[in-house]
Amino acid sequence: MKDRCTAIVLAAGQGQRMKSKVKKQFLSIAGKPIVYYALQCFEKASFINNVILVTSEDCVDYCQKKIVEKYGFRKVEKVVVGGKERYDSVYAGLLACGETDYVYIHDGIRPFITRDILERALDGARETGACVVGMPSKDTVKIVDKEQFVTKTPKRSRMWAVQTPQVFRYSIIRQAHEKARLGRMDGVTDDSMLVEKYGDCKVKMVEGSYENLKITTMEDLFVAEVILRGNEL
Ligand SMILES: Nc1ccn([C@@H]2O[C@H](COP(=O)(O)OP(=O)(O)OP(=O)(O)O)[C@@H](O)[C@H]2O)c(=O)n1
Ligand SMILES: C[C@](O)(CO)[C@H](O)COP(=O)(O)O
Repeated sequence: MKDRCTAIVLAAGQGQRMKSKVKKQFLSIAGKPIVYYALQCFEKASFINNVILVTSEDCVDYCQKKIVEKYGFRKVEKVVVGGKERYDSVYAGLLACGETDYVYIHDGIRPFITRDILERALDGARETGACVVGMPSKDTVKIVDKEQFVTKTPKRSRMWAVQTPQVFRYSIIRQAHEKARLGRMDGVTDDSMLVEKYGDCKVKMVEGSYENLKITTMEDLFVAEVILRGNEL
């Protein structure tokens, strides 16, 4: 039987670093809200069965009417309320998944995912149970102490900058979140970290793309416009 795959698309953040009036996930690039692009990629991928869109309480109606209905996203099964931190929103998404085999966890503010990336990530998760996408670091990376003095320069060839989607066997990521939630969660910035700590499987790294940027500040928005125009040429 074919595996069931669910995508959790996160759009419950406040976007404080963007400093815009509209929450960044709903700002437009090339006339469409940022979150549209990720949803569209999951919608078009035949191996994705359903999508859970996670947003803040004040944006549920907006997401339902102005995104899901307006653009006809038939795979978006539920729009659910997220939480204060990213990991709370992921957990809300996990609870809403229903029966599924694999779950993609994706930042709704990373619009440039492709079918290839989704496939590579699923293949990786099938191999071990957990897979993240990322790219080798182009910069040399330094570890610094609290006073900002350099303490170490790790070998660059082993440094990868991690992106989303991150794909997991559902039982593995659900259990990792549940175990982590019994303790302190500060400093948890992605889901793989929880599997690294609480899961009993290896996490596979596969290539995402250098275009798969996370729109965090205003400069990223300008870059995103340029990438999108380039892709349309
Ligand atoms: N409580 C939260 C926090 C973040 N996110 C989502 O997680 C992704 C990555 O988060 P980030 O870029 O940090 O977004 P924000 O938290 O919105 O940004 P900021 O930290 O600048 O406020 C985004 O899709 C964001 O909407 C979420 O669903 N719930
Ligand atoms: C999950 C993530 O996108 C991987 O790069 C990133 O860690 C999210 O970080 P943020 O602190 O929520 O911006």
